[in-house]
Amino acid sequence: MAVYTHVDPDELAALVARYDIGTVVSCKGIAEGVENSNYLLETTGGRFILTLYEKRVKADDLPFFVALLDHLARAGCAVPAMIHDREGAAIQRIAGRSACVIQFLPGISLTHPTPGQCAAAGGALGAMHRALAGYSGARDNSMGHHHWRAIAAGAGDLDSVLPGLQAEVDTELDWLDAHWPAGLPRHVIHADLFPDNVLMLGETVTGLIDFYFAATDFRAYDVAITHASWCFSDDGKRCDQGRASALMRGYLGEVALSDAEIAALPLLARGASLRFLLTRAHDWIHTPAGALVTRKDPSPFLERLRRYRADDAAALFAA
Ligand SMILES: Nc1ncnc2c1ncn2[C@@H]1O[C@H](COP(=O)(O)OP(=O)(O)OP(=O)(O)O)[C@@H](O)[C@H]1O
Ligand SMILES: N[C@@H](CCO)C(=O)O
Repeated sequence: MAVYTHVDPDELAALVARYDIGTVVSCKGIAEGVENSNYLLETTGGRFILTLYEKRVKADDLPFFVALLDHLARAGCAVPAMIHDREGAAIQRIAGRSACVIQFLPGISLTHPTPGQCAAAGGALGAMHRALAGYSGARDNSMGHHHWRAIAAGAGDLDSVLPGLQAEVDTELDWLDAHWPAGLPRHVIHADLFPDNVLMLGETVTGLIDFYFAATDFRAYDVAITHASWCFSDDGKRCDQGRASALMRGYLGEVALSDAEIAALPLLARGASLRFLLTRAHDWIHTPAGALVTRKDPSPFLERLRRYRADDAAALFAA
C-alpha cells in the first residue's frame, strides 16, 4: 500500500493546469512501493505518474534527482522523464507535500527474472553508468560504507531479529573497514537497482525507476548491489549462476571493469548485503505490527553475505 497522502480533486486540477498535459481524466492510487505516495494520473494528454514525496525523500535532495533523471533521459537511457511545467519547474507542492509529475512508462516490475532479463538489466545498468561517467552531479551516499556503523547502531537490538546477529555484524563491519578499497572509479550510481525497480516487457528494459537512493559511489558497488538483488533464490541461500553470468555479460558488454574492480566485487557484494541487511533489520524492529507497510525479511541478505564471504565467491561474478 503506498498512498499515504490523499489529493483533493480541485488541488489536482490546479496542479495539472500548470502543465501542457491537458486536463485530468482520472487519478488512481498505486498499491506497489513503500516509500512515497504514487498515483497513476490520466489526462487528456496521456498517462503520468504523480509522486508525492513522503518523509524519507528530503525536499533538499529533489533538485538532484530531477537533474539526474533529466540528464539520463537526454542521454537516451530508459528512465522516466520528469515533466516540467510551463515555467520549467518539475518540483511542485500539493497536499502539503513536494510532488512531481513523471512520464509513465510501459512494462512490468519483475519478481523472478530469467537469465535473459538479467542480461538486459546488466546492459541497462552499464548503459546508465556510461551516461554517468562524466556527469558533474554528486550526492553523499547516506546508505554507503561510511554510514553502516551508525545505521547498525541506530537499528536497535539486532539479536531480536536473529540471535547472534549483532556479533556477526560487528565482525563484518571490522573486516569491511579493514579491506574497503579506495580509488575505484566512482560517479553517481542508482544504488538500489532491485528487480522491482526495473520495468520490462519480455526481455526489453522499458524503464529504470526509483532513483531516490542514487548517490556518488563506486560503479562496481552498483554492480554488486544488482548482483545481490537479481541472482539469488528468495531465501538468499543459493546464487543462480545462469542469472549471475548473464547479468555480468550484459554489464560488461557496456562497461569494461578494471581488474581491480573485478577483484573487489565479492567484497563490495558483502558490503551491499550488509547494507540491505541493516536497513531491513532497522525497519523490522521499528515498523509497528499492523502498519500498512509490509516489512521486508532481513535474513535473506545475511545468507547472501555469508555466500559472498566464501572462498570461491569470485566465481559468482564470472561472465
Ligand atoms: N515512471 C513510471 N512508469 C510506470 N510505472 C511506474 C513509474 N514509476 C513508478 N511506477 C509504478 O509505481 C510503483 C511504485 O513506484 P516506486 O517503486 O518508485 O515506489 P516508491 O514507494 O517510491 O519506492 P519503493 O520501491 O522504494 O517502495 C512501481 O512498482 C511501478 O509499478
Ligand atoms: N530495495 C531495498 C529497499 C530500499 O532500500 C530492499 O529491498 O531492502
